[in-house]
Amino acid sequence: MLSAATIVKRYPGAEGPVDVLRGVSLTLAQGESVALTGESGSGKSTLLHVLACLDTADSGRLTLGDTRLDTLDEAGRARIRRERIGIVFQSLNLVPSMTVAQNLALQARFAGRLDPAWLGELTERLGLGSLVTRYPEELSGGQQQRVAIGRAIANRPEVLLADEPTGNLDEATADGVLTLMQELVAETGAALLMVTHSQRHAERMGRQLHLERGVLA
Ligand SMILES: Nc1ncnc2c1ncn2[C@@H]1O[C@H](COP(=O)(O)OP(=O)(O)OP(=O)(O)O)[C@@H](O)[C@H]1O
Repeated sequence: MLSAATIVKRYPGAEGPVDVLRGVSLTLAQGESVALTGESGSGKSTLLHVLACLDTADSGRLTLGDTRLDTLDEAGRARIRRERIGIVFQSLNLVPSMTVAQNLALQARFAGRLDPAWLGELTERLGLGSLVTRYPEELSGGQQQRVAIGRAIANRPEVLLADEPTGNLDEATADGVLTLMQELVAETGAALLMVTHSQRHAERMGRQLHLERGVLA
């Protein structure tokens, strides 16, 4: 469903342009969960940003279902991010002035796809039922992470892209958050691509991709 072909991304460097992604090709099928590993600086976040339409590649082809993404303008990319792709980062980007309930509904509301029954189920499943009137700063790291995941999934995205979503949590909390994310993604039929530095977490995913200096090994 999400398909990337020979993606090249280059950044200006002190000694001329540096190719950070050097022809990356991958496909994420519906319902599968895939780990993306690689050393620091290998290009994982850059690849995720390109797949999420947060950044554009210098060359290569990107498609989601029948939609060509690499030829879209900024407005088109914003629409794809709003309606079809869920994104969870380690820095969660929760809105501090909004309650848990408002944060959870935010993405789906933007997309005009707020489903109160699904949102209610998600809230309970994520263990956030008693916290809906709280503000992000009144939550633990694990609770904040669950809000960020819920917000991305409330919208029933076709693809969920997660950049070290459990990186700042203790092991037990991280395990719980990962299990929930995998369950919810599997139930909605979305594809999950998750960047992780944890080999243990990577092994829990259906498939592993390893990036080495901008190339999938
Ligand atoms: N905006 C930018 N301008 C210039 N160079 C950049 C930019 N963003 C990333 N880079 C460079 O691209 C390379 C890949 O960065 P990226 O963040 O994708 O790596 P990563 O694999 O996610 O690393 P980490 O595991 O440390 O988060 C690095 O060498 C980085 O310095």
